[in-house]
Amino acid sequence: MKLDEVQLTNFRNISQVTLRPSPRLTVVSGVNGSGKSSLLEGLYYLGYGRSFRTKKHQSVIAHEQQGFSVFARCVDEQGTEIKVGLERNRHDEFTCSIDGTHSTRLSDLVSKIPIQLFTPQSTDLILGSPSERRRFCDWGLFHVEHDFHLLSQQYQKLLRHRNALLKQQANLAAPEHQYWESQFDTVANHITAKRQVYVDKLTPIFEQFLAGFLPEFTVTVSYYKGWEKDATLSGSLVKKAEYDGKIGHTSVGPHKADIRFKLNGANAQEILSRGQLRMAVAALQLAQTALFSDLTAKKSIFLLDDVGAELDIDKRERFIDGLLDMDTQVFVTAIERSQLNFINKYNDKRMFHVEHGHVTEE
Ligand SMILES: Nc1ncnc2c1ncn2[C@@H]1O[C@H](COP(=O)(O)OP(=O)(O)OP(=O)(O)O)[C@@H](O)[C@H]1O
Repeated sequence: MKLDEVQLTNFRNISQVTLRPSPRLTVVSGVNGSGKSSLLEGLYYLGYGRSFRTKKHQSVIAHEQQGFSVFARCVDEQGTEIKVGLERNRHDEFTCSIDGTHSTRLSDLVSKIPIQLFTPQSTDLILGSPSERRRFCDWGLFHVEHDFHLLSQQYQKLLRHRNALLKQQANLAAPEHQYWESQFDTVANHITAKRQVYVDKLTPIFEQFLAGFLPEFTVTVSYYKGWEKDATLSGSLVKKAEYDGKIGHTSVGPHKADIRFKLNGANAQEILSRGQLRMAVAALQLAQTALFSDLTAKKSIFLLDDVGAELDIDKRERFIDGLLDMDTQVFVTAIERSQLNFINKYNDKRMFHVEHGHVTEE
C-alpha cells in the first residue's frame, strides 16, 4: 500500500495540508517545533487510530478547533485506488471511512494501512515492558493472519471474565466454570502457537539484519509464552490458583508473554549503548517489514521521526536503504537536510519543508 495523497486538517499546529508524497522516499525538514512530527503523527493515525506521543486524542486537535481529520488516497499493490479517512472531535466521537463507507470499527481502517514507526523512543521495544514486544509481534500477526484480531479480542474477553471471577473469590475448579476455563485454555494456546511460529519466522531475518548493523554481536531470541517453559497452561493455572485468587487476577497466560533477546549471552540493555540499541530496534523493524512483505506480498509504510538522533550517518543510510530495497514507502523527518546527505543518490524522492505548520515542497 502506498499513500498517494494525504490531507490533514486541524491536526496540532497544522491547520490544513495536502501532501503528495513520493511512493518511495519523502523527506520532511524543519526547525524544532515546526510540525514535522505532527505530520508523521497524522499519518500514524491512519495505521493505528491513535497517536504515538499521547493517549489523549484531544491533545492532537488544533487549539480552538472542534476536531481533526486525516484523509488519504492510497494505491494498493494491484494499482487499485482506495480512499481512507479518519475524523475525531472534542466529544471523543470518532469515525473512519473506506471508499466512502463510514465505520466506527477502527480495525477496518488500520488493517488496510500497515505502518511502522521509528523514533528516538523506539528503544522501548527492547528496554520497555513486555507489552511493547507483544504489541510488536501482534502487529505482524494482525496484518498477516486475518483471524488473529478476533482471536486476540476473544482472549481479552475471556481474561476479563476470569479476572472478574477471581476478584469475587470464585472457585474456578467448580463445574459451572469448566466451560470458560477450557475456552480460556484453548484460545490462549491458539494465540501462543501463532506467536511462537511468527517469532520463529522473524528470528533468522532479524539475525541477518542485525549482522549488518552490529556484526560484533551474536543474538539469541527466545519466546516466553507467559508461563513456565515445560508446563502446560492449564497446569500452570492450577498451580497459581491460590496466588491468583489472592491477587485477584490471572498471573500466567499469553498476556504475560515476552520476546527475550540476548546479545553475546547478555541482556541487550546490559551490553548495548543507546545507539546500538537503536540499531537493534532498526534491525527488528527491518525484519518485521521483510516478513510482512514475504507473507502478504504487500508493501508497508515506514515513518522515521528525527532520524538524526543517535544513529550515525552510515546506519541512517543502511536503515533507509534496507527499507527502500523492500519497496517500502518511507517518510523521514530531520531538522537539517545535512543529516541526510546521502539521499542525493535516491531517485523518486520528494522533499518538503515545514514552517509553523505550513508545508511547502522544495
Ligand atoms: N493541539 C495543538 N494545537 C496547536 N499546536 C500544537 C498542538 N499541540 C502541539 N502544538 C504545537 O505544534 C508544534 C509542532 O510540534 P512538532 O512536535 O510536530 O514539531 P517538530 O517539528 O517535530 O519539532 P522537533 O524537531 O522539536 O521534534 C509545536 O510548536 C507545538 O507546540
